[in-house]
Amino acid sequence: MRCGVTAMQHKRGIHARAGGVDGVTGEETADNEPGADDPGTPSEAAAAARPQEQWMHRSRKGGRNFVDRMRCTVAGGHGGNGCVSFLRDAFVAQGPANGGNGGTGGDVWFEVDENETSLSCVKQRLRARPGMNGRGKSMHGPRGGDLVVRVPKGTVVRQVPAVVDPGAAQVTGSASGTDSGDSRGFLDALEAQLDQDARARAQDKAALFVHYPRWEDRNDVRRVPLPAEFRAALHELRNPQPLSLDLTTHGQRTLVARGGLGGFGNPHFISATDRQPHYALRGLPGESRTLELELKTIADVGLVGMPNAGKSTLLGAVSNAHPKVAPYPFTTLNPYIGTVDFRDSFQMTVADIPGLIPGAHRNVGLGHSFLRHIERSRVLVYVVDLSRAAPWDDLSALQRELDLYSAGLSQRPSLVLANKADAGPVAQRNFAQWQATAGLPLVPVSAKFRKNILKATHSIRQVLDAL
Ligand SMILES: Nc1nc2c(ncn2[C@@H]2O[C@H](COP(=O)(O)OP(=O)(O)OP(=O)(O)O)[C@@H](O)[C@H]2O)c(=O)[nH]1
Ligand SMILES: [Mg+2]
Repeated sequence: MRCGVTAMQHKRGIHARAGGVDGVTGEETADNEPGADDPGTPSEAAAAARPQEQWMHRSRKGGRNFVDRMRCTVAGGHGGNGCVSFLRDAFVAQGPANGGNGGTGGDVWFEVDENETSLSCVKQRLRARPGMNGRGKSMHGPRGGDLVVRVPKGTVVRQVPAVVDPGAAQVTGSASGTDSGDSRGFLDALEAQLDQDARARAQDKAALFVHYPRWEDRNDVRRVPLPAEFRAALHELRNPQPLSLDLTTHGQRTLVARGGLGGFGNPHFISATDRQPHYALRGLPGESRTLELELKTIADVGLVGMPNAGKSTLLGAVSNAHPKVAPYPFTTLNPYIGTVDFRDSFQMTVADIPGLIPGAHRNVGLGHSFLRHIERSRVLVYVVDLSRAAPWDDLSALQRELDLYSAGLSQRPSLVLANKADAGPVAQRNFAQWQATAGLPLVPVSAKFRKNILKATHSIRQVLDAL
């Protein structure tokens, strides 16, 4: 299945796993693997060792496969119709009714799969299989198959209106007549409306039945009472509950559109006055919804920084993920997750989030699509370029953007990784000056040359442990 293949591609590329932070020895990690100082262009030996990751890395280039916001319609399968049938046998001229019930339509479910990292595998129209019609000899139609849609962990689902109901607008229009004092007109209109509603209801009801050939006119189904189960299903269908979900746990399965109830066969309508009912109930349509899906990446740690600060280089240094690294801003366009394994089996997921610039909260530089991935991180790690003139200003600007996007976001447990500490005297001077006044824990690192990486990961873990 195409979707399944996509899932594996993402698994290999975006969710790369570290060889073990504790498994390597401190600052010597630069020699840990060939081509380690530039994770964006690993040597051939390293590429041969990870052919799948490399392949995946190419497929994600430019972020074409990544979707973190979409709309889709979901619809349960239509219920199968009940059957109108009578026993026909030798010496039995007019046998009893024996039409089977229709099968219930399949349901649509969302199932969280942590191996999915993008909404690209969710189709825009999702419909479960319909139930089969009932048949003669009391054969009930089988149930329609369910549709299980895999969605990434962190998907937020909201129901949005599908179409404007013109009928509702009409009623509002006649009600406004009361305000103008024209009460007679309003009552007439209301009566006509109720009349129309009653006629419509009768028509609706007639539409619910299926008739024996040439019995359409002889059957007066308006007087036929609907079975209680059917009435309840019809009521639910007419008054749907709005859906709002936050799918955060792997394996979590949630019903998003129920299949329609199957219709009842004609034996269901045998009564004292009608021993041979020549009608049966049709199946009901499945629930239908328009949903807005938004992926908010869930990771223990989110790397927050200006473009070019070295976030991707850092992710490559602490895990075996290989996000693209280049000396120009906005190299990373999608969140990229790596897993850091510690020697005591502790694991933490780290998300490399695309760079933020001043005004990101107003969606400058696609800020919104990046900021939404920060919201779910338990710990924020600010990656700041120490070689800039005033790195502390960068930190303040980042915190301001977070707070303007979502009040109090910068109050999350955080620490600062002062990157590019290798960048000569400017970096050293900046660090000395900043250390004296820093309000957050400040750890100098050189992601490119893998210096002080172990200290950085342990500092992050300390913050996580404290939660
Ligand atoms: N000297 C030095 N250069 C670094 C260091 N870390 C990263 N760089 C360089 O900085 C440039 C940007 O690095 P990236 O990792 O792509 O930066 P980023 O923050 O992911 O950038 P965006 O994806 O655009 O937001 C690259 O040329 C890196 O080689 C470091 O510790 N020291
Ligand atoms: Mg990057």
